[in-house]
Amino acid sequence: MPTSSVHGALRHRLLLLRSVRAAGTPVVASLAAVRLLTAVAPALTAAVLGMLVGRVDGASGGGVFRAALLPLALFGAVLLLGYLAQSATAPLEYLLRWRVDGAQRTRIARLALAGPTVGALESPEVQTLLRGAVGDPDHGPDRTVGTGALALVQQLAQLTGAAAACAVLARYAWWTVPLLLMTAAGCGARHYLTGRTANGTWRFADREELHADMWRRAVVSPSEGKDIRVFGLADWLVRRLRHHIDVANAPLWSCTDRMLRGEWITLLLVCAGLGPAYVAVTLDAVHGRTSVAVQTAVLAAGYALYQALGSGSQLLRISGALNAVRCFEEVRDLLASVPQTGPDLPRTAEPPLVRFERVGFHYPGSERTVLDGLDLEIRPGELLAVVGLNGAGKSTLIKLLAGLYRPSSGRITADGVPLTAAGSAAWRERLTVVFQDFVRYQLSAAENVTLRPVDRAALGAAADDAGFTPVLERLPAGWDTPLARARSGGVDLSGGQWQQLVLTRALYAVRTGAQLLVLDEPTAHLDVRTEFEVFRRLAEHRGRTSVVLISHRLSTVRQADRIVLLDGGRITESGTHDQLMALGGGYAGLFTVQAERFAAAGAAE
Ligand SMILES: Nc1ncnc2c1ncn2[C@@H]1O[C@H](COP(=O)(O)OP(=O)(O)OP(=O)(O)O)[C@@H](O)[C@H]1O
Repeated sequence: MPTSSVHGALRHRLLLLRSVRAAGTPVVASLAAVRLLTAVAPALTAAVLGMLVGRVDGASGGGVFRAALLPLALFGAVLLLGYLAQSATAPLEYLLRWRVDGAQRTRIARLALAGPTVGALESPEVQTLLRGAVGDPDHGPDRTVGTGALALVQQLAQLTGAAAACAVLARYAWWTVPLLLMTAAGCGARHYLTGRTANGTWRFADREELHADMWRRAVVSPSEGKDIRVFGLADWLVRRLRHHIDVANAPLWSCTDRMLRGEWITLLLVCAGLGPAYVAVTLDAVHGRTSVAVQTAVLAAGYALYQALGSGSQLLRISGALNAVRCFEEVRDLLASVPQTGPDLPRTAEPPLVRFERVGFHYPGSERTVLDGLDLEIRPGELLAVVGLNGAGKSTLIKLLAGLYRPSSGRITADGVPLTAAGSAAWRERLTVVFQDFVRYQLSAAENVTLRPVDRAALGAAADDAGFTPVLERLPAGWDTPLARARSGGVDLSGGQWQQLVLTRALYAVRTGAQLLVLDEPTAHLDVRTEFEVFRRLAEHRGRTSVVLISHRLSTVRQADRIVLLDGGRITESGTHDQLMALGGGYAGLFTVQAERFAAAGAAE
């Protein structure tokens, strides 16, 4: 192994060891103590039994009871302590694993959310590493940091137990120690290696299980359930599900089969180690060269040593957790290369003047140029509409404006300050965006609007502005109604009602200080009357707030102060509706097609 990877492996072990601190000293110390007690219990039992047999052997008549009293009391104490230790082990282990895993998840969440942009998160490599860092697969062996930290503590206790067993064996004959150590460690190594092979097989099975999982969820989901029933997919789906499960299970079965067939090696190692030691101590006892007490102690200690070292399961868990530690380090390095925020953007009373200056952009990992030398101005207080065909790059433009991606070339400035140099938190306080694919949180209606502590007055006013109040009045618990059928007392909103709620979210942000409102297809689900009403209210309540509106409904767009057409990655037309119609270019063509369609539909009715 090269020096750097040895260094890396050692560092990961050290990091895993340090992760134990998250469980807190009382939990770690108590668990170490109970685990230690459990580990040395067999050796202690062996010693006490040896003492009992030795004392009883040499005594006669009433002396037997007196001779047995102390070892029996000690035996009782060992049993009691062992019982207490066993009862305390499971809750302490759970607590340790839960706390260490919780700390790791918090670290991952902070890491994933630290960067101002989302580009890096879209990389498949980053997603794989993030999953690896959590180490908590839906299927297969647990590889979390908490499991590894727990295994470390358990291993430490087992090694202490093994040392105690070695001490018992060494008192009888020194050669039994290396013999049993080597063969027990051999068993442990074998189990570790076969376990690693099984883990690799699980990884393959994971992929198939992911497919199976997708179908498993689909069969019980009401949304996919609609398609399955309407298109008669039930039989096909069950066959597919069965296929993925069979494909996932086949290598697991053959791996288990191979493992079981190879168990004769373990048996051989056990016989090779315990056989000579047990035969020797029994012969010595028979010929009076050693006492029955020593014989009993050696038999029990030998068995205890195999128990401590022979399974290899702790090593396996530690190696799984080290993988999670390694993934975390790698993803941290990858995400660290994303440029961080700079000094704050000076806040002004007026909405900012935003300029796209020869902005070029392609998505990370994609060769396709989406924006190509785009120039655009968003003037303070104007209602600017951006139109273009599907895939023209309108949503991409919004994501760049929100600072979620950096331009590949050119720059975007707000009041002359490049967004890349500005603090993204400060910039986002001045801006609010309704994305086309907005998130429907399984939270209350109020939390869905504010996503932070609630200003009730602004909340009510924003709901009025967005026309959401009539929907709100029908919710069983008003603002506190959970917006998810799966939650108790929860309800599902229709697509249009969700859109009204998200508009309320945007208008709430405007009321609490946002100066630039960006709406990406905000009314696609609204009926024509509601849409008209929403825009009337928006025009009425936006005050000096600048609005950027993306919409395919050109009847809505025509109300804008200025309309720009995005085509081929650039702004190709700019002006009012009347100016663009007079120009007779791309916008006029789109508008005419839509107007004719509406006219035809109207005539048909
Ligand atoms: N995360 C992404 N990674 C790679 N390519 C993307 C990503 N998001 C969008 N694209 C691509 O960028 C191009 C522009 O997409 P964008 O969503 O900006 O178009 P749009 O004008 O908003 O389209 P629509 O009117 O259909 O919503 C498309 O070719 C799309 O496939």
